[in-house]
Amino acid sequence: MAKQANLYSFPTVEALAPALRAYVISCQEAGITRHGVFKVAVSGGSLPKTLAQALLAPPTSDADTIKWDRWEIFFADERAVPLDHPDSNYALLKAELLDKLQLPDGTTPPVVHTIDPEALDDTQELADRYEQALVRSFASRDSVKLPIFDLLLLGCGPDGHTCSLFPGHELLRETSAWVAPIEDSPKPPPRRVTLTLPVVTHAVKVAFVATGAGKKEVLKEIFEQGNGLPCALVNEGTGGRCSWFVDNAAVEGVSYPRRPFSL
Ligand SMILES: O=C(O)[C@H](O)[C@@H](O)[C@H](O)[C@H](O)COP(=O)(O)O
Repeated sequence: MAKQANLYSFPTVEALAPALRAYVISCQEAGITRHGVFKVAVSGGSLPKTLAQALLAPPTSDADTIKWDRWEIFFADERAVPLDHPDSNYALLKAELLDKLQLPDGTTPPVVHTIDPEALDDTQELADRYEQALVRSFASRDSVKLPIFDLLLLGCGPDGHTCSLFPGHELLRETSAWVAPIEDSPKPPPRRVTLTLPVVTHAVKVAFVATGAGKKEVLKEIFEQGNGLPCALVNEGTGGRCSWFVDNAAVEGVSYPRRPFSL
């Protein structure tokens, strides 16, 4: 039987953070072994804050080191706003994490692939330019069908959306683009760009982070019925390559086997 998504539940976000850190570092090491760098995409929402809690902690050993100079950071989705706008996922990640990195002298900071602020008026152009950034980093579309991220770090919305892939939206049927525009996001702001579902499910590893009691209804639906919700489609498309890091409040009453966290 095909492997299913791993569900790791922790009493608190504080307890979740070290496990998330260990998981990210294992993905980092696998990426560096594979191609010398770590290519990761991150979402907005509450994720950057939890990520900061995990990644800004001081290393406890050599093996626990975050090799920031090897990181290439992309956005799983981004809002069509200037990079210093309060709605910008880049601005959020910068404030929560990037500005707080304490890099040893001489260490190169991570490469961060932002959307092109010159193309905000036209979301199709914005998506095309971001796709070109992926092509430059991964490979041309002629030589690879889809880019392969080492890790995607995603959130889960209360309606089951992830990235800017919303339930029932036509974007879920996209089969060719790597990055797509959306003009009618039900979660504001409406104009965004997002990685498409085939790119998401093609990643080496996908991790969701979902915390708080506000998530328990939707996690019940995702794990018990699926119902074609975007997060459930990611679970189905990635199986054992997908891991959920949640707190107990988010999965209260969800009947799906939790696994003890291990790498
Ligand atoms: O730009 C966005 O809106 C996010 O990337 C989005 O996909 C987010 O990850 C979910 O809405 C979960 O957000 P919360 O973690 O805040 O619930």
